[in-house]
Amino acid sequence: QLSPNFYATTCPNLPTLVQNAMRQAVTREARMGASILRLFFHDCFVNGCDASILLDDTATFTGEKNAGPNLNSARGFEVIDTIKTRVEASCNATVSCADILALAAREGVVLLGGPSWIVPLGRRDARTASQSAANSNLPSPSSDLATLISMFSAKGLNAREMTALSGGHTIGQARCSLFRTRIYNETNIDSSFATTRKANCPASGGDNNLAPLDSLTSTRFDNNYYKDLVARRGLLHSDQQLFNSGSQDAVVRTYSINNAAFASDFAAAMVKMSNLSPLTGTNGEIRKNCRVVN
Ligand code: HEM
Repeated sequence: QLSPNFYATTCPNLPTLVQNAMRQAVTREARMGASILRLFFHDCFVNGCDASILLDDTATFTGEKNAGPNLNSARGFEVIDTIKTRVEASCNATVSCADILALAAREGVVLLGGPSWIVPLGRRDARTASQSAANSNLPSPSSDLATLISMFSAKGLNAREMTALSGGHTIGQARCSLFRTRIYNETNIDSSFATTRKANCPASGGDNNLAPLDSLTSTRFDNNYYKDLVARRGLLHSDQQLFNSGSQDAVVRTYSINNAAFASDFAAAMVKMSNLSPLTGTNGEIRKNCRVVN
């Protein structure tokens, strides 16, 4: 059972330490708020929010960093290292990497203008990780709506919560290789948007070229992502699946005209996601270094 006050006496300045470090990181590079939010999502969906994504591979340990959805894609690990170093200096061997990531994800969203929420704390860090679970539990940009709904439902999140959490794509970037099929081969796409994206994502080559997931305000946590979907300007196939004459069209429309509804649903769904099977009590450990088990 997690509690927002878990470190109130053992590490009272924890929220401030995380906030200051995230402010520095996001000031240096706004995208970092997005990258840390995604790290948290990819942590929670793979055997719970247990910092398993932070473990480095070694000769004898295979973790999640090289799983398909993370390889050459997940980023922001150095920021978590920086926060962990400062937290250890202030409250030695007390705060888990999983909790640091949960707090950092919220700060990233808040710093980019998004909603805040109360982060339940008390997670402990895994001693294991699962590359195969990372490959099978994380949705792919080629997923269709039914797959997205069922993958979130497997984590106890309903279709509306899936649609709200997908609003995480109001910030950040994606690589050409992951949206090429969408802009070249799909018909449910605004043609001028496709033309614009093709300029920096050729039919072959340029696989790592980046484009914003939100066409107008990719460093602003707002509801423009949903306006894009209504205009058939979703960047990923999976994004446009949320508005393609299916069950989520009405929710997308609502969020596209009501930023407050999106902000409050997103915050509530983040709290729910952040409660996914945490290690508590004497399970797991408080890692000294987020990249290695003690
Ligand atoms: C619904 C299913 C989802 C799919 C299929 C999906 C897929 C993707 C893909 C393919 C990328 C680009 C990766 C790359 O170019 O290397 C991405 C980026 C991103 N995703 Fe998702 N995602 C989903 C849900 C979410 C959720 C629930 C969140 C957070 C609440 C999230 C947050 C982000 C962020 C912030 C980025 C940009 C990261 C950066 O710029 O570093 N995504 N996602």
